[in-house]
Amino acid sequence: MTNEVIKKLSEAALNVRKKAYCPYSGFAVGAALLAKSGEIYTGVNIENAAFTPTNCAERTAFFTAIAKGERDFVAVAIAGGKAGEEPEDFCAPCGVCRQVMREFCGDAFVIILAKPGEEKVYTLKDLLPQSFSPRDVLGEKAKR
Ligand SMILES: O=c1ccn([C@H]2C[C@H](O)[C@@H](CO)O2)c(=O)[nH]1
Ligand SMILES: [Zn+2]
Repeated sequence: MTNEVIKKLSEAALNVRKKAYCPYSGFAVGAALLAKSGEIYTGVNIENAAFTPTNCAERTAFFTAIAKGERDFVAVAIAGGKAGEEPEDFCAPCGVCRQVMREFCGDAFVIILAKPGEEKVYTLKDLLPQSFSPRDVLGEKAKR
């Protein structure tokens, strides 16, 4: 993963974050997902008055990409913090989103935590060790 790609994805996550729908938490998150095709899919968190239907930014980006026919991914950048301000801290993906990533990505998938001018880079294996994957259910015929 080049520094240029890391910066490009981070900027896309910071930028789309401004479109988050988060009236209840006031915590805005943006995600930018790079598919193996080269296409970048963005997502924001979308909250709901009933709370539980809330969708995280990461899953919004993944589900958008999947609906476009993508199945293979390289990296995701995530930026989150108080709505209306630039993020002060890094925002790590929640456990549900990590599991959704595992459905479509292997251990080497790159997860970039972004704030203005600074990034931390991890792999999915770093953030979801000893994972439960499609192979555990489908056996060898599973892609991952
Ligand atoms: O990695 C994260 C963490 C939280 N959220 C959202 C869910 C909720 O709308 C708000 C506060 O948890 O932030 C994300 O989208 N991604
Ligand atoms: Zn999540």
